[in-house]
Amino acid sequence: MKSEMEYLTIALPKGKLFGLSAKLLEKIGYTAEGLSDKSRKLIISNEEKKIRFIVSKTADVPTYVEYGAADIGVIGKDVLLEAEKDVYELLDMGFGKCHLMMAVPKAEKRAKLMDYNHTRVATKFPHIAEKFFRQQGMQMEYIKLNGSIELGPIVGLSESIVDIVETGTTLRENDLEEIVSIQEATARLIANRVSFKLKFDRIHSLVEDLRKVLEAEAAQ
Ligand SMILES: Nc1ncnc2c1ncn2[C@@H]1O[C@H](COP(=O)(O)OP(=O)(O)OP(=O)(O)O)[C@@H](O)[C@H]1O
Ligand SMILES: O=P(O)(O)OC[C@H]1O[C@H](OP(=O)(O)OP(=O)(O)O)[C@H](O)[C@@H]1O
Repeated sequence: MKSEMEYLTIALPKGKLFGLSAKLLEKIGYTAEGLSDKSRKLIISNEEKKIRFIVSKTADVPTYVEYGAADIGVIGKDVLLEAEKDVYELLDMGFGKCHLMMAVPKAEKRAKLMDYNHTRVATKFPHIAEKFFRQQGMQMEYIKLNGSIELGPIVGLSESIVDIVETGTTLRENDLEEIVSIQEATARLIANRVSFKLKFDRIHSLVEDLRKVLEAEAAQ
């Protein structure tokens, strides 16, 4: 389905960011009956307001937006950077705060970052990791995992991980220690480049309305 001119199509990620995204959008009147990450309906429309929601796998949101299947979308900065898609980033939505970092087993911690040069790093974010280590003058072997990244060093698959930390519980419970922070992340509103021009008024007022809500919440 191509995004039609009269509709604004919004891609929302399933998972951790879904509820907060839907809640924030609802505050500016962007909602639709039946919008839920539990629903198996993948496109939910609000015919009156000419809004369509696509509920997709987190990592696919930048793809839908880049190709214009969605005009705008919500995605974590971490996934956005990793995806390297040609989209506009319009707004830091503030929620979904976490950071990407490198962690290693506490018991085998080496003295300096450089001591990990030419070792294996398990990660869901090989592009971000590669860019970071290159900036440090390091060459690493990247092992792509899709979840439970912390298992990597525990089972001898890698010497380190590059992954997201929010509370630090997963690191603690697996005897890992952060040795360097790589990137802060929050949820971002992104837009297709063509949609942003063709539907400028609508997208611009949506961004301004969201900005006002976020500012009012921050002032409380
Ligand atoms: N503790 C956390 N763990 C993971 N992501 C977090 C955390 N806190 C905030 N986030 C943000 O939430 C986004 C979505 O996380 P989520 O775990 O739902 O996605 P995912 O694991 O990529 O999806 P899937 O489960 O479909 O593979 C992340 O990209 C990140 O920006
Ligand atoms: O610092 P914490 O609060 O413990 O959160 C960090 C953990 O949460 C994420 O995993 P997720 O829950 O997305 O599961 P996954 O391992 O299957 O990706 C991330 O990959 C860490 O493992």
